[in-house]
Amino acid sequence: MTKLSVNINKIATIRNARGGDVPNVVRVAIDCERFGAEGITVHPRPDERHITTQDVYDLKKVVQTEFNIEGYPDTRYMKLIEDVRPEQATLVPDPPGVLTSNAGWETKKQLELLSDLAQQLKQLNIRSSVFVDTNLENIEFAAKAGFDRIELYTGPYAEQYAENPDRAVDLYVKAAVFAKEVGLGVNAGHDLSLENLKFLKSKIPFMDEVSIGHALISDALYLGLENTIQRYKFLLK
Ligand SMILES: CC(=O)[C@@H](O)[C@H](O)COP(=O)(O)O
Ligand SMILES: NCC(=O)COP(=O)(O)O
Repeated sequence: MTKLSVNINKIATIRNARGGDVPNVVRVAIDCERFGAEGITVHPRPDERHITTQDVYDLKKVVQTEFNIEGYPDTRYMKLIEDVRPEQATLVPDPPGVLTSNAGWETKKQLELLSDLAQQLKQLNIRSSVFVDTNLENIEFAAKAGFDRIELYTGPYAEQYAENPDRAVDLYVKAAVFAKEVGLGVNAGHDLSLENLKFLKSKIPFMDEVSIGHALISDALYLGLENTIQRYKFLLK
């Protein structure tokens, strides 16, 4: 079964736009779970453009499903992970000023760093996930580094989907099958949507988790949050 983890970064974007506490990030997380979300994902970036460090501590108190914290594994992030002990930590190679996540790790080049981080997470009994593209060598070295899962960066899939779904998904299927062969779990995320999710799921039915935020929160503006979460979950059946 593929779990839906709702990324609530954009709820914090709206909140920060006015400097108050509306919408309330904690309340939305509780409601997302009530509406059927099987996880809550946040990406507390260093500039706190949306999710703040304090949000993460506040969310830890209320999240009842799986808490997935994404981020670049600097000292700040790793301390947050150690303090909060989420169910999953997803390491992303984002430089501080990037607009959004737009690449996976070069896991062979970063093997020493990533191996140490995977070991730290294992010692904390936190499931480790590493954000990668579909290059099989990156997946091979994610396994060698000792990660529990990969998260396939699905931005390129989403970009190519409308023009040619089969071509868009081909490398992802190969990558997911290889990941399973080398003992890794398979998560996926970035720019997944109501338009492209069902096809991805049909081609990679064994995905453990998809984390979806930008499109889902945007859809909720028209469809409502509960209805939207139910629609995404229906596509994962
Ligand atoms: C890692 C990834 O692809 C997304 O989870 C990321 O959290 C998106 O970040 P923004 O919401 O800041 O665009
Ligand atoms: N890991 C992907 C994620 O959490 C959400 O990405 P997006 O749906 O906001 O692009």
